[in-house]
Amino acid sequence: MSTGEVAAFRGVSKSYGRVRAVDGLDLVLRPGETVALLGPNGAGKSSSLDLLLGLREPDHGSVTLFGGAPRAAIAAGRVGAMLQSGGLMADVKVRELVGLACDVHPRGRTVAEVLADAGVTELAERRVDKLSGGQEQRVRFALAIAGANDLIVLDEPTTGMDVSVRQSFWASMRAQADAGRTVLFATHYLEEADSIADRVLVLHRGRLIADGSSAEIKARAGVRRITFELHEADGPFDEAALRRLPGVRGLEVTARVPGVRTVRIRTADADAAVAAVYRAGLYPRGLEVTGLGLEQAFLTITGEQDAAESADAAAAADAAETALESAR
Ligand SMILES: Nc1ncnc2c1ncn2[C@@H]1O[C@H](COP(=O)(O)OP(=O)(O)OP(=O)(O)O)[C@@H](O)[C@H]1O
Repeated sequence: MSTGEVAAFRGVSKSYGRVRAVDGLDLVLRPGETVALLGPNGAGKSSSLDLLLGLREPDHGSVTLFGGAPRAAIAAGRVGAMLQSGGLMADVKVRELVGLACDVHPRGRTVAEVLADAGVTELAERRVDKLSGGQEQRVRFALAIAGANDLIVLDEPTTGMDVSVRQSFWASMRAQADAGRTVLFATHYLEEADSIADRVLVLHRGRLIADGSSAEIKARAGVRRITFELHEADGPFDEAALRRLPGVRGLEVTARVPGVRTVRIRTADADAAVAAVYRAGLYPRGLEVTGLGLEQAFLTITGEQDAAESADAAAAADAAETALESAR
């Protein structure tokens, strides 16, 4: 890897008719990284992976793999992929299908090794068209690791897997990453990104809106939760006063036990909010301040982006209206 880059997108855009699926994407993947690609439906994840694999050409910008054209890297057997689409060959056994993939791969591995690494040894004599959805996914993974690839690309690999299969799948995948391979996977399961990836990318309407470790993305969302109880015995309860505390983005009050209210506050400034709770003369019991999970951080970041874009759209509409007014 003379360039120190596994993959690079430089100013990449891709549209389908009027839909801009990828919009000015700049991104470099480095050797050995395990990278999760997140984004709401239609954010451009699959399109970006297709561009990376040379299955589609960008309208603008360039995509390189190992410093050259994606197709050249694939022909050289440096990339293994597991995509959402495409059926598996029918009327063959798992061992035969995996064997074929190992044979045609320029850097093919042994069938036994691949079956074991993908955790499908016990399925080897089963017919491919008789597998469950989750088993089929594992066979697809076996095909993706049939050669000694430098990069593995997985598009929503755990769709259809139950929880235990999913866990053993990620253990297999982790072993590939530990062997020094770069792994890029798109997922809708944020807990997978949180626990497996060392870098998380968030795409939104074809644009990269966050890029960092899961901890960095959670910190960037900057929102924390304060939880405490207020007991009637300690004084009167004033919900409106709680809502007025500085930095409060959300307030939820539950009263499951008579005389006790559980208060959950979402805030961008936990220190100020906690100080204000005490200053307001309240007596919070069992107060806890916790960070939000990646899922909430993701929702916060994409929600903020939506709000910013609709504010931009509103500003543009206002400007257009003003221009129209002055032209009259
Ligand atoms: N072949 C195509 N023709 C027309 N529009 C397409 C095509 N493929 C994707 N799109 C559109 O491009 C946008 C991005 O789609 P893409 O499949 O890349 O998103 P995604 O993030 O992978 O979504 P999902 O999470 O739903 O799989 C969407 O608006 C989608 O409808």
